[in-house]
Amino acid sequence: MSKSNIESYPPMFRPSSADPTRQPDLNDSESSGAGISDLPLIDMMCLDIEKLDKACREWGIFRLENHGVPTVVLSQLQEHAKRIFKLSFEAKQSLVNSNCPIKYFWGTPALTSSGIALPRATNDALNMDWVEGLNVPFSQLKYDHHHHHNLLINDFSNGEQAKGLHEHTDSSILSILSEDQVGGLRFFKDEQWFKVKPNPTTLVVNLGDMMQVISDDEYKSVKHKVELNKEKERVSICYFVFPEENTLIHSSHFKPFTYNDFRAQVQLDLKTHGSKIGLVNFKLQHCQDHFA
Ligand SMILES: O=C(O)CCC(=O)C(=O)O
Ligand SMILES: [Fe+2]
Repeated sequence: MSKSNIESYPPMFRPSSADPTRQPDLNDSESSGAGISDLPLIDMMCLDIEKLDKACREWGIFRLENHGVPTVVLSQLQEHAKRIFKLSFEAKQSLVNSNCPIKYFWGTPALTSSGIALPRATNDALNMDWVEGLNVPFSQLKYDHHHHHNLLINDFSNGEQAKGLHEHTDSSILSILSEDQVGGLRFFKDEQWFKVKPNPTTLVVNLGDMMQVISDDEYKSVKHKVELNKEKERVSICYFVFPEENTLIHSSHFKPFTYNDFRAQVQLDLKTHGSKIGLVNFKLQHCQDHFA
């Protein structure tokens, strides 16, 4: 699948030229050098708590099967998302006006407290996250003010200079991902990058920073990134679960802080360093060696 109309790309992500004689490139999954590793498989219909605990301690990422979301619903979501991203850039921008809690972003999925994506400290295409998307902050939609959770619908452009999503950890408690067949998700374990094999019928769960804090560093907020396929556009749909914004989070390894404090610090990191520093900002002095 590829977006045929150049107007659908945000200006920064527009392919330089559409050369019909160009030979297909090796895609990133062949050229990146990352090994393939099957994720721990967790069966929701027949939950093995020990296996789940081990996956959270040693991997910070696992695959869910028998999760109860019909495959047809997942593929319809993907199709709807693809149809929206094919619209022109201007049409996508005007889809969501300033009163609408759903936001269209491109360049970085990091969010402000009102759910608007933040610009990075750079306007340099090479340092951009090459992703555009829609952010649906459920907590700001009328029917649910109690939980803090977001749906992010990401579209990764294909194209010769296409980059992807920089390595990062999620700020969430956990994140649940549905992806199409294209692939590109990588995670870091035992000092190496590994590829996640795409499987549109299962969901990938990764633990975020807040899970690492509330588990006193027992569970891992896994480092991950997205490498792009130069031939095929990719859509992923991520559901993020966050703590309540003003509740104080206690841990024996971190200073007490609220999720609002954490998010404000991430925004400052992005502005001043161009990338998130994250948990190390909150670590108590005597526990700093966890980050060594
Ligand atoms: O698209 C993916 O596979 C992951 C996206 C992601 O890491 C994010 O939105 O935080
Ligand atoms: Fe992520």
